[in-house]
Amino acid sequence: MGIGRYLQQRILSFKYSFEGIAAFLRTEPHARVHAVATVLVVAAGFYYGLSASQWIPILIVIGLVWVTEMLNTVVEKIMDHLSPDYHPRVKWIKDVASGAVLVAAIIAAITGALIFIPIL
Ligand SMILES: Nc1ncnc2c1ncn2[C@@H]1O[C@H](COP(=O)(O)OP(=O)(O)OP(=O)(O)O)[C@@H](O)[C@H]1O
Repeated sequence: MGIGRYLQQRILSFKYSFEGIAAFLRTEPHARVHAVATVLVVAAGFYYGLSASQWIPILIVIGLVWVTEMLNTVVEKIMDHLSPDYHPRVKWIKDVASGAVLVAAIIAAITGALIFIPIL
């Protein structure tokens, strides 16, 4: 594959990835909740003038919550597509995927509390 064609493919992959983010935001009510929470936390971060060492954990946990929520949504969609009927194995898969979001949310809440409570 020539370099031009390779770059063209990479640009196309980015385009599809952005389409995925847009589809997630457009179709999932959870995504809008995360978007509002992200805007509020980032606004609070600017308002209270967080340092770089405070921003880094905040940005990491924001990313952790977005990534787990997006992958959890993908797992739900895959299972609904492949196995629309009730099945205990589907329950296990969906519950564990949703548990991953909860783990991320708890870590994010603790991180936010450790950084913002002393400032407030
Ligand atoms: N096909 C199925 N077989 C067995 N259990 C299921 C099935 N579909 C859903 N469940 C159960 O219902 C729960 C919620 O699944 P659902 O796909 O409705 O996700 P949701 O309500 O959008 O969840 P979330 O709030 O995590 O996005 C699952 O965690 C699982 O316990």
